[in-house]
Amino acid sequence: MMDIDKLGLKGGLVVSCQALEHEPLHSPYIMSRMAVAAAQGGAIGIRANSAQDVKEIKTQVDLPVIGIVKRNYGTNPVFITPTMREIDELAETGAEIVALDATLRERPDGKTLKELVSDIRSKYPHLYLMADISTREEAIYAEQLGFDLISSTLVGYTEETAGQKIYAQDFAILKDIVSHVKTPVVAEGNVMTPEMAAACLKAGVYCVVVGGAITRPQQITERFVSEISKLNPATSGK
Ligand SMILES: CC(=O)N[C@H](C=O)[C@@H](O)[C@H](O)[C@H](O)COP(=O)(O)O
Repeated sequence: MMDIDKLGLKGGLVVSCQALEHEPLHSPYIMSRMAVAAAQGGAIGIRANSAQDVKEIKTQVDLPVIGIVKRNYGTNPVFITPTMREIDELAETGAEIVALDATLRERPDGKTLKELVSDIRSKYPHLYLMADISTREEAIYAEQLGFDLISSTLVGYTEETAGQKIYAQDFAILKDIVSHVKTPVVAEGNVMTPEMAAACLKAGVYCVVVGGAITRPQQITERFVSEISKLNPATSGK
């Protein structure tokens, strides 16, 4: 019997170890070392992009992995695990959970989210499914479709939610989603500090995913530079 609690993610920190092709740390080896560092620091799970990265990470850490494949299809805005092709790639990696775009937008292959979920359930019954959503409406629909986890990953990253942050107004968006679904909700996206991660859990989420604030040194450097260059703009190397 599938039971998401068995993965031991409840109440803990999942570290997202991702670097896209244009980023300086793009490399399965480097992402696997990031995952080792996260595990040593006490993370209870890893989120990673691409079959290569997930496979490498799985050889280095003994933690549950949330796998995604980011892929762009023309001008279609759905880019997180958009079709069965990406699911097929992830199914062979050992990732316990696969996350996919669960917005109500049209998908690149014309399939509905409902069709995709039903196809995945019949082809890969062992996979847990995480819905990357941006609104309360999408969260409710994801629950109807039977997703195992619902994540705020896309809040602020869709046309409808542009500019929104999960931490705004004392985490109002997260609290609203949590109060409308019974499925475990994951806080993900723009969690910048340990205090914010703790506040997400207090808002009632199941676990927290932190990416850039831990694994994207260029973003971390930018925040330091931005603060100190307020004192003297000439101190920025950019
Ligand atoms: C919108 C999108 O593409 N999110 C991606 C989803 O996997 C990643 O780029 C994020 O790093 C991840 O969601 C964690 O968020 P943050 O790095 O803000 O802690």
